[in-house]
Parts: sequence; structure tokens; C-alpha cells
Amino acid sequence: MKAAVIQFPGSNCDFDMYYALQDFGADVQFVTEKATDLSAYDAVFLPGGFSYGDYLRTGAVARFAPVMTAVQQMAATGKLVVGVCNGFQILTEAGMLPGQLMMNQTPGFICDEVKLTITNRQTAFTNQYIDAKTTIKLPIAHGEGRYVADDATVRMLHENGQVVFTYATDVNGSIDRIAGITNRRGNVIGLMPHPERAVETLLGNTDGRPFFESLLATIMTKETVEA
Ligand SMILES: NC(=O)CC[C@H](N)C(=O)O
Repeated sequence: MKAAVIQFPGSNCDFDMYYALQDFGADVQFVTEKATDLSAYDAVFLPGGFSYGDYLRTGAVARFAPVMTAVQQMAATGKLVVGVCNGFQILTEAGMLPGQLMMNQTPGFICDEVKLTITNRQTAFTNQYIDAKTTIKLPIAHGEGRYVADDATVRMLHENGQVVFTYATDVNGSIDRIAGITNRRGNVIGLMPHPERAVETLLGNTDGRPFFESLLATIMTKETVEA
């Protein structure tokens, strides 16, 4: 898999993502926010951080970066787009995922490891969570992680299986405890928890590994079908 990790000014989880992807054997490259063509990549990753200082609203400035046109083009061709934390915030601002990430219900930055329920195991990003564990644990680190959307959108997300992760308990006031969603087509995901920080036994948590195994399996299956 050829993977691009986008570096916006203010990204700070870019190296974590790079490290995790390399660990899974991906051919990873950093790509700046000025890039205009991502067609050489199988998947693109928008990492966590504070792009453009989180000014205005998180992700509100980054969505105008030149690379976002290329990210949109990738998504339109069915390639995988992953936004973690600030990446999720950017994808909603760009209109690539519905809804919005707002300030946590109790204002403040939450840095914790939380229990999550995987609500859809059939996605491009969760198909390898096969050991039937109902909950996993992943780190979170955000001040603006409260997912909101209007009632019709939330209903549509549930009906289409686009809600992929929910918090097992209410951590930030997100509607229906939503922690991660996909687009309708299922090739774009945004999630507030950080799977890339949970891939090392040494660091005490490997619950993020099946996330990467899932997307690798998805890409390999696609390549086999196309070959
Ligand atoms: N870890 C991150 O991506 C930080 C997310 C974001 N800027 C926030 O505080 O909400």
C-alpha cells in the first residue's frame, strides 16, 4: 500500500501515523498541504493536531489548503481517506463527512484512554476486528470532540451503518456518543480516537492494530480483484 500522510502547519500526530503505517509494511510518504496530486497513493491520512492553530474553528482553515482538492478527488475515485481527530475535524469542515465537531460539553482538553463500541464491523476500516470483542480501548486527546449533527443526518448515519465507533460512556457530549463515522460510500472515515497510538504491545495497547489491518485487507482485496 502506498500511503500519504498530510502535514498541515500545526499537525502533531503526523509522525505517530507515519510510524504506525510503516509498522504495517506500508510505503508511507509525508505530503505537504501544498500538494495538488495524490493519485499515486492508495490511501491518504489526515493526522491529528492543531492545524493552523485551530483558529476560527478546528479544521476551518485547513479545509482551504490546496491539498484538500486532491483529497476530494481521491475520495471521488473510491480510494480510502482517513481523518483522525483534527483530521476528522478537517473532513467535516470540508463537507466530506456530515456533521461537525464542537467544543467538549465540559470545556477542556481530554487526554485519556476510553472504551469504544464498534458498531459496524463490515467497513473498510473495521473488518478485521473479528475476535468478537464488543468493546475496545483507544486513546483520545481533544478539546473539540463533541460530534453534532441534525436529527435527520444522525438518523441517516444510523440507518446506513455509517456510525462505526461509539463511546461506551459519554465522554464529551457527542450526540448518541458517536466517535467515528464514514461517508455514505464507506471509503472516507473520520474518528476522534487515535488508533495509531495503540499499535504497540510495549506501550500497553494494541486495539488500534485491527484498524490498520482492516484497511490493508481492503486495499489488498481491491488490488486482487483489479489484477
Ligand atoms: N489530537 C488532536 O488532533 C487535537 C484535536 C483538536 N485540535 C482539538 O483539540 O480538538
